Amino acid sequence: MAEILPPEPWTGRSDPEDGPNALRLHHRAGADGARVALLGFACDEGVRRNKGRPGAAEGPSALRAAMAGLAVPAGWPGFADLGDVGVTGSDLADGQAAMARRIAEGLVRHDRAVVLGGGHETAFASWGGLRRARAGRIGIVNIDAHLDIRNPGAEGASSGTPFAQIRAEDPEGFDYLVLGLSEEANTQALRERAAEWSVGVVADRALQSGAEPARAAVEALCARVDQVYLTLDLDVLPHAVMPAVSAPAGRGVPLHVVEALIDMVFDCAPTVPVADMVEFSPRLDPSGCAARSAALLGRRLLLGRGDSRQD
Ligand SMILES: N=CN[C@@H](CCC(=O)O)C(=O)O
Ligand SMILES: [Mn+2]
Ligand SMILES: [Mn+2]
Repeated sequence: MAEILPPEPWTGRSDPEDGPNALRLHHRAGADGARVALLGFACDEGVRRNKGRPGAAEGPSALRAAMAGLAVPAGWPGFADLGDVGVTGSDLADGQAAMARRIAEGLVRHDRAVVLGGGHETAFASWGGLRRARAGRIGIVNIDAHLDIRNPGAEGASSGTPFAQIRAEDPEGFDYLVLGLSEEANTQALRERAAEWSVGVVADRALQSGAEPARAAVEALCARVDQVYLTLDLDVLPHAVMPAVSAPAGRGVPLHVVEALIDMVFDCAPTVPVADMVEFSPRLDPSGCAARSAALLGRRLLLGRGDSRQD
């Protein structure tokens, strides 16, 4: 069953003694004229079905708390928090459909929806919401160690199947690029399927020093689509930075390179109406330090990139 969970009030440190430019993210929640909407998908069912470590349902509220105190540029128009969709039972498809509707509704009033997962089953809802709300070809850029194009198992769709589900819905329009793929974390069967489906891949090994090895693939995708759906699976980060995911990366792509990849997509894409960040499980983050790294990336998705550019 899916339930609509209204947004909680945002709180955090304030420094009025430092003047009007001492702004943090929580100060800009609910700002009039916000062009970005934030939504959460509180769901563990996709990871459970994928034989993973649960906890992603607690991701949206933990990520909000970690993002709240981050500094933002004084001129940033802010964001609207539209709350969460919670999946309480085992009906994942119903939860994804409810989430897609919420995203599409958000895109009526806002230019961009930023979605906090949930496992990567969130992607089927993010793409569905975008497809419902906006016409035009959608290119998918997935920053991830995994392809997530599995065949559904005995229990059906999961956090490992979303991009196969998207292709099944729209085989002609499927245009999918994965950045940060681990060769060792994807079976030959999945890599052969990716080749058969013309999935673009830039390996984690190629992205150890910077994002430039991804530029040609990102620019080519952006040139042939009308809009980009950007999806960030936090398990692309090295396990030492991001242990709080179901499948931590043995190698991973460094944080500064992931930041540069996000900036590259925002710079190249015609528009990025939906971006999501998935797989964060706070119960696997006892120190709270992984949340601090995830929060930097969530802030980047909200701002459109990391600096003070307004878009
Ligand atoms: N969201 C996807 N996750 C990975 C998990 C792999 C693993 O548990 O080792 C996948 O299905 O490939
Ligand atoms: Mn994934
Ligand atoms: Mn992954």
